[in-house]
Amino acid sequence: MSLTLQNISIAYGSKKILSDITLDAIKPGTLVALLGKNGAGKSTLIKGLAGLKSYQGEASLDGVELANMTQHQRLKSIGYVPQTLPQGSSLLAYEVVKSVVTLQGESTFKEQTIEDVFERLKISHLALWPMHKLSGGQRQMISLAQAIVRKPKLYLLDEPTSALDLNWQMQVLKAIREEVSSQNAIAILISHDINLALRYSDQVVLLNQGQILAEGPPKESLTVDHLAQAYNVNARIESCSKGHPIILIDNAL
Ligand SMILES: Nc1ncnc2c1ncn2[C@@H]1O[C@H](COP(=O)(O)OP(=O)(O)OP(=O)(O)O)[C@@H](O)[C@H]1O
Repeated sequence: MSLTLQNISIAYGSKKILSDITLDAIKPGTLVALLGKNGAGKSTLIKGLAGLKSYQGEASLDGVELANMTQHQRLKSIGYVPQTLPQGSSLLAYEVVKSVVTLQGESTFKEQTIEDVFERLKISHLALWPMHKLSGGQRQMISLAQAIVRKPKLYLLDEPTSALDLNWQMQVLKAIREEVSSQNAIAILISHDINLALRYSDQVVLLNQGQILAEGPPKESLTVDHLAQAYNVNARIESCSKGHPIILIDNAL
């Protein structure tokens, strides 16, 4: 199983957003951090891969072109978490997570699987709460649970930690990391937190002006020069007291 992108281009009308995005086969078990400044085209790329936006070029998962997948294949293979949070409704959090499995038409699905996902994400206490009583961050956790419960081969996660506090950011990244490794899945995760990307991802794709500016292992891709080009900032990469690299931003250019 692998994900390959070959010359992916995406436009909104006549406005070209992404040009010739090519990524060599991404292997199972890989967490890819998709980075770049506001408007760089990160969400557009993910929407293209999720089947929500048409693209030119080739994007294949396990040899199957994503654009040609049926809705059923897409539901089975791809776990998309959009940037927008799930609506507050009177449905219980448990019902909201269960609904995606029902949609997928899984007849042999066990309730225990849903409970396990709530437990793994440490949100069992939210299961019987109506969605409209959950905070933004709690609803973001439910959105992630909806993706994980389906055990997709490919996770497309659009800023899944944007509404989360520091503790939950760590919990979620750890859970995604574990899911990707244990299920041999691939995750593409958009984030503006370059230190989280540095710490948790296997591979970074840094977009700039609709193209790939840098790609590869985080320590090699997130250089001071690349950060200056991509984000217009003066960055420093230091070693923390535990010996891990940490990126510090001194000022905006
Ligand atoms: N529906 C749309 N119609 C026209 N242009 C759009 C549409 N959605 C996005 N764009 C444009 O596409 C470009 C890329 O947007 P996109 O949302 O992919 O960026 P992003 O890298 O995800 O940004 P952010 O970090 O702010 O979420 C932007 O210039 C944006 O204005």
